[in-house]
Amino acid sequence: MEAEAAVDYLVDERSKAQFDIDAMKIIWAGGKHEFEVSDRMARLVASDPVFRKDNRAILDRKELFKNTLRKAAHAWKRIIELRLSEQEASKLRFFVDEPAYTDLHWGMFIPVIKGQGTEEQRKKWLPMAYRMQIIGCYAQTELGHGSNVQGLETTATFDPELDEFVIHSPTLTSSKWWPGGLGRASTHAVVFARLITDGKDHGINGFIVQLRSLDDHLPLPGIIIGDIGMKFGNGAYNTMDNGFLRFDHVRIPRDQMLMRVKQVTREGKVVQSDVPWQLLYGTMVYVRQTIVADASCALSRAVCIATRYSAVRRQFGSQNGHETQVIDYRTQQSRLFPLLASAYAFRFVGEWLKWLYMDVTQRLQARDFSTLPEAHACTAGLKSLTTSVTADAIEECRKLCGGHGYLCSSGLPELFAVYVPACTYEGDNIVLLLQVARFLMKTVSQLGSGERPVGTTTYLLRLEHLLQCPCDVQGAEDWLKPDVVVQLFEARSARMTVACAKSLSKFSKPEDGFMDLSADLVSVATAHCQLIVVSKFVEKLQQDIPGEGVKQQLEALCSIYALSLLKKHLGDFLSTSCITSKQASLANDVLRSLYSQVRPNAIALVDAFNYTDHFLGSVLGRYDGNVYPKLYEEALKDPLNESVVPDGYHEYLQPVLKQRLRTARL
Ligand SMILES: CCCCC/C=C\C/C=C\C/C=C\C/C=C\C/C=C\CCCCC(=O)SCCNC(=O)CCNC(=O)[C@H](O)C(C)(C)COP(=O)(O)OP(=O)(O)OC[C@H]1O[C@@H](n2cnc3c(N)ncnc32)[C@H](O)[C@@H]1OP(=O)(O)O
Ligand SMILES: Cc1cc2nc3c(=O)[nH]c(=O)nc-3n(C[C@H](O)[C@H](O)[C@H](O)COP(=O)(O)OP(=O)(O)OC[C@H]3O[C@@H](n4cnc5c(N)ncnc54)[C@H](O)[C@@H]3O)c2cc1C
Repeated sequence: MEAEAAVDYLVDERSKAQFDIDAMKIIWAGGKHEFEVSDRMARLVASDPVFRKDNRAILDRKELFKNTLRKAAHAWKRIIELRLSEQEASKLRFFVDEPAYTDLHWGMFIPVIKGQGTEEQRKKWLPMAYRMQIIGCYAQTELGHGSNVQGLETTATFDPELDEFVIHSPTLTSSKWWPGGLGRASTHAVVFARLITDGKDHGINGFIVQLRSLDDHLPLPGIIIGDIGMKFGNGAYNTMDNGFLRFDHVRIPRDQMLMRVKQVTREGKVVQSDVPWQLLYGTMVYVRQTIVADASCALSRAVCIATRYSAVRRQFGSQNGHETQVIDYRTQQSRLFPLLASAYAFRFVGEWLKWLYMDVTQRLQARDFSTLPEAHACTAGLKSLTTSVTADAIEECRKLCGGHGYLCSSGLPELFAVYVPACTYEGDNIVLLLQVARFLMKTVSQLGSGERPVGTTTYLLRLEHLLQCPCDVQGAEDWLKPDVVVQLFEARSARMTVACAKSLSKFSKPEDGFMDLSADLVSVATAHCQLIVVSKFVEKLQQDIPGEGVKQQLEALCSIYALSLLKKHLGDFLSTSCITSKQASLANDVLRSLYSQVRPNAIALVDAFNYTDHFLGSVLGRYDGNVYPKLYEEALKDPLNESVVPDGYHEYLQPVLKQRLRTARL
């Protein structure tokens, strides 16, 4: 009875939607074609029993890893059989939804050769990699050095006699440590090492190194390799073989040094090409951009689960003879709807960042390097902002689902365990925000010298105005005006930036100032990145948005995103005198009315993500809302329930119970 009521309940919820959900699905997917590909690949994966994933939390590490190898091989077989395009194949891997060595092969090994190899090197290595005749990983981080790339210790010493490099790990701390796919699967790696010629250190560079035999997968001579061990959570990221790697004077031919940025001649002379040396960090820029796009996927997934469950779950009160749906509590809305809004906001900023990355890549090909610093700052800052918010949001969604959110069958514990390392990998989030702050300080300091800020920092051209402009809000409705909100976020960021720049100027050595003020610099960088997200959401709404009611819903979400940030960071806005306390109070009133506006559309807004139940992997987030019978079913599947009397009863429970009986008799 109760189960059917839940099913009917979501149908009823869906009937309340005030917008064209099919049109919203296309907006979310990024276009009609993208929607069609994504929908087809999601269904393909969901209908294939090999891609089943409901047993991950109970498999031991070896079974788990073998199962991942099996899925990756099956995915590759389907990609070949169905002649899938690159876009389709990448979507298929995405919906398989299991971290695997293939992520690093396609996501970093191939891009690093593409970005840092010469034409000749690309021609030699990429076809093998595309056909998966070799499997590669990205071996940069060492046991003692992660964030500080310039501090890496592994050496690549040129031997002019044999025209070879000798790759060596001189200390324990120089052991490569963390690279995904390295531990068990990879045959090759791009290894970052110090380039040494003629006794001179020329800084770091990438080298293609074969690690394992292509015949029997055994490590090649001089290579010590293994997995670094279990990571956070059951299942979760333990499907990935993050590895360690040590080199004992391993020799590779000279032409396996990636030579787009620097070359070493036959005589051992180092030649710097005319591209900026920072291109050595280019693969990280590329991956940070994909991580921003992925943040909206992980966030929307958690929000979808929490929203559907909040509509099914009832506690206290009375609503047409039932208890109240928890989604109708204002507190639940004020925690959930800003996350829903953030999922959409991150989707759009991710789309924009993809464009920015393509733009900078095209410019680089045409030898225009002018936008590289901004691309670095945007990818670093947005990677940091979106992953931190998403990781916290997944945990908030778990709490929004009450006790059941803590069950593995809710899907949330595994999602959290898989997602949190995103705050660390591809650059620790604080280290990356400090890069943004450095970029902002440099931009402000150059304003007087006639250097014009570009792209996302153009607002700093209006510095004088932004430093003293009052906020244009007179009545509550003014908070719904996009230009008012964008200018407010610009003013906050500009004022915080200038205040920090002034404090920095008091230090005789800038490095000392950066150390002392680093916590403030992180806040400045966060304010700037939030401004980017708000303004890209607003810009998206200026485009043609087809579909009845779609634009109105997105406008409401955009306002919720901006005003909930304002509420969260009220201290910043008040202390910089960007708003008054009266205006803050009006913003709060507006937020409440926006939540009421979103409430009837909430289920449809998460349906627009178009996630299959297979991908969601959550009993609480099921499309049909049939939560309780399925929770019961999942509980019965637990191995502990395989026997009525538990294993160990005779050895450990019965003696204790008998002991108690004897004591009771005394
Ligand atoms: C089982 C359930 C499944 C559920 C799944 C559910 C959901 C999953 C959802 C999503 C999954 C998410 C994503 C998936 C995609 C991919 C992720 C997959 C796997 C993870 C891979 C991770 C791989 C790695 O981590 S690789 C290692 C990364 N390492 C780092 O990032 C190191 C960070 N450090 C640095 O980058 C640098 O050291 C530094 C901090 C920038 C400092 O550099 P340094 O040279 O020392 O110094 P300085 O600061 O002085 O800079 C000099 C100069 O250069 C400019 N600069 C710096 N960096 C760059 C750059 N990249 N590009 C351009 N310019 C750069 C800097 O600004 C300075 O300029 P200036 O002098 O001031 O002008
Ligand atoms: C799941 C996972 C997968 C990974 N995959 C790969 C891979 O495929 N290939 C690869 O090469 N690497 C990989 N890594 C390594 C990853 O890139 C590094 O862990 C990351 O860059 C952070 O470096 P770290 O571990 O040295 O952290 P640390 O720099 O040691 O950070 C420790 C603490 O110090 C703080 N800190 C450090 N520097 C500063 C500073 N200048 N100012 C203020 N605070 C600072 C940080 O904020 C943090 O709180 C992976 C890591 C994980 C967790």
